[in-house]
Amino acid sequence: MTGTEGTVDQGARIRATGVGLRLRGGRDALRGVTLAPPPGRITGVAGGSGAGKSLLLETLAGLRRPTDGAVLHDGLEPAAAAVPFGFVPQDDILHRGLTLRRGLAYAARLRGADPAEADRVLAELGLSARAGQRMGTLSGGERKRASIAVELLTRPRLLFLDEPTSGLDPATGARLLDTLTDLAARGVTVVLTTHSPADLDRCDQVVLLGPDGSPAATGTPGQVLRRYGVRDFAAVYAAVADAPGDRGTSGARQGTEKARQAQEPEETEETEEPDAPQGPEGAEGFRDVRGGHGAARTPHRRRRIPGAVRARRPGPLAQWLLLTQRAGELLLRDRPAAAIVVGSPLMIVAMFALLFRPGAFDPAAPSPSASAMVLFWIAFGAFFFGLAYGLLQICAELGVVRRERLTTLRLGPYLASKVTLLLPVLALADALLLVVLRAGDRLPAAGAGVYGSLFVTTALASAAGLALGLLASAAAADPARAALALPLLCFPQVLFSGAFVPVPLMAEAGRALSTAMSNRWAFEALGAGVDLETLWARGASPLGPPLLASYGDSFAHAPWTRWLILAGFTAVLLLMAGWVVHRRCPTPARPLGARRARPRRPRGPRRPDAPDAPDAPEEHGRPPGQQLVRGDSPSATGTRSR
Ligand SMILES: Nc1ncnc2c1ncn2[C@@H]1O[C@H](COP(=O)(O)OP(=O)(O)OP(=O)(O)O)[C@@H](O)[C@H]1O
Repeated sequence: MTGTEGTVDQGARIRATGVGLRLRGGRDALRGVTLAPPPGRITGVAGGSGAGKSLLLETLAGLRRPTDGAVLHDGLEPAAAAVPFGFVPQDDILHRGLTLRRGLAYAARLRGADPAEADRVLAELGLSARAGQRMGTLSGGERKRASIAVELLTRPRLLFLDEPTSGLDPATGARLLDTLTDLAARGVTVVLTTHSPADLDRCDQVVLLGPDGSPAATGTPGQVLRRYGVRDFAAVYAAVADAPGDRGTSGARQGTEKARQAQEPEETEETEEPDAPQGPEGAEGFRDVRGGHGAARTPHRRRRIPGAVRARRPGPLAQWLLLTQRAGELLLRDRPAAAIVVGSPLMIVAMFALLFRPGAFDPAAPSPSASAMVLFWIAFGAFFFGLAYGLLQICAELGVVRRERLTTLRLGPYLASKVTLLLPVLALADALLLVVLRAGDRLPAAGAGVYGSLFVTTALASAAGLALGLLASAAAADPARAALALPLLCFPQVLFSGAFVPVPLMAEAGRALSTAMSNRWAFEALGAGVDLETLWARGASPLGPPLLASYGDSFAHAPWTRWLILAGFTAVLLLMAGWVVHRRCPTPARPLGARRARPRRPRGPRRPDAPDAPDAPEEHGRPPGQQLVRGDSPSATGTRSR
């Protein structure tokens, strides 16, 4: 087993105090939510559609910074506590092209867990029989369990699930709840959102959100039902929805205010000592892990979980190798994508060979305009291969990347893996382009030095295109929108390359814009590489000298000067792509709606009465723990919005 054999304490403690969340535009999505999911138990967050369940889950996980109030994990800000947690989003986020076992094995190795853990979690979730099946072909319920399996590889102490049973038939949903109950029994604090009355019935604690995002009731399922004087949760939903008025109106607030008043005594009961050891006489409604309401609650002692894994995080090099291997396997398994990657350059090479006449570079009878066009299309072809390869790389798997960023994934190795996999293929396509065009006499008869220079230029043009594609892919909401960006990114590269309208003839603004086009620099490097100036100035065509005059000094600079510019473009675009991915992947250290907070671990032993202790009273009007972030002014902590 990789990683250190060790133990993991009983489920982590979460405490949310007066949590409010204001959306952009000023609407309050959550108001005054106070709760303490019992450690090692299941807490269900319920409420009507749009009540704020998903937002609350993200806030509890530390992925969103609340506008008001505080969320603490084990008594600390989530970033400082660094409690290992799993977050299973509503959508199935998996690499559908991989088999279940391969996908889990990669996920395990990336998280620093033993790949053999994959078999353990598959068995735990009843998926062993599906291990060899492609994830794209799993049923909805199986995919949901696979998604949970990924999070169990490192045995988290906290597990958040957004509507895990949505879309499942009742029997499959019940089996999933069995699994979660088992996990809770083994010391994982589970928090889930759900619309299903059956799920709520099986939770240890239920938090019901009213239509205005305030807690309408909190307690054991039995307590919540009794509070509303009804027999099942369907009736509770109806009662909450019956609160007059729309979300956010005073009527709705009054409705949920009433309910809140009704729940306050229980809230105290549940949140003051959520994990205090309790026997059968403990809080009403807590049940045995497999029992029904009112059954004895299992005594809550710190337990050691045998075989628990404290992950040894793979270093950047190991991550890069692993991610490159996974990206390669994904590409090979996705036959249509592999066919496009290999086939599209072949098609473009064939088209170029058919388009141009031979002999444009023959000094005895040159065709100056044709030679410029041949070079432009080579430059553009190389750029286009790269752009097209990069464009779908990140947006198609951003969900997976988000989850992996919560564990160990570093962006440097991630982007490097894309370049490592795709650049050699691109370089091969570029080489093929040059070989075919030379073989058909569409390029000059020149030595290895000239062709070496042409090859370096095309490879760098492809690298710049790839980096631009990766940046656009990182920024795109989904693959369809990324594909829409293709013409938008190509047009300026054609218009401002300096091939059709030479740079000296461009308007001032166009000339300035052309400096931002990698294609311009690739075109100039190719022209310099084949010594277009000499061909046009001394060749037999009378069109050469005037054409050369219009292009000015475009081809007068040594190719290496342009290579440096192309390499600079590539580096800057890759850095920007990394920054965009970073921005789009919230973590407890950089939650949504907040500037980066530097987590601070308190030095030395913590006194129970210290201001950052979990149960410390409010100080100067601030909820406990809020002052943990270095440099955070009270106003910054309290007023950040998304
Ligand atoms: N990124 C966002 N920007 C603006 N509004 C948002 C954003 N995310 C959520 N909302 C709004 O906040 C409210 C609560 O959203 P949330 O997704 O938490 O609801 P929910 O209770 O999980 O709903 P459902 O049960 O339908 O999934 C909704 O009105 C939603 O439109």
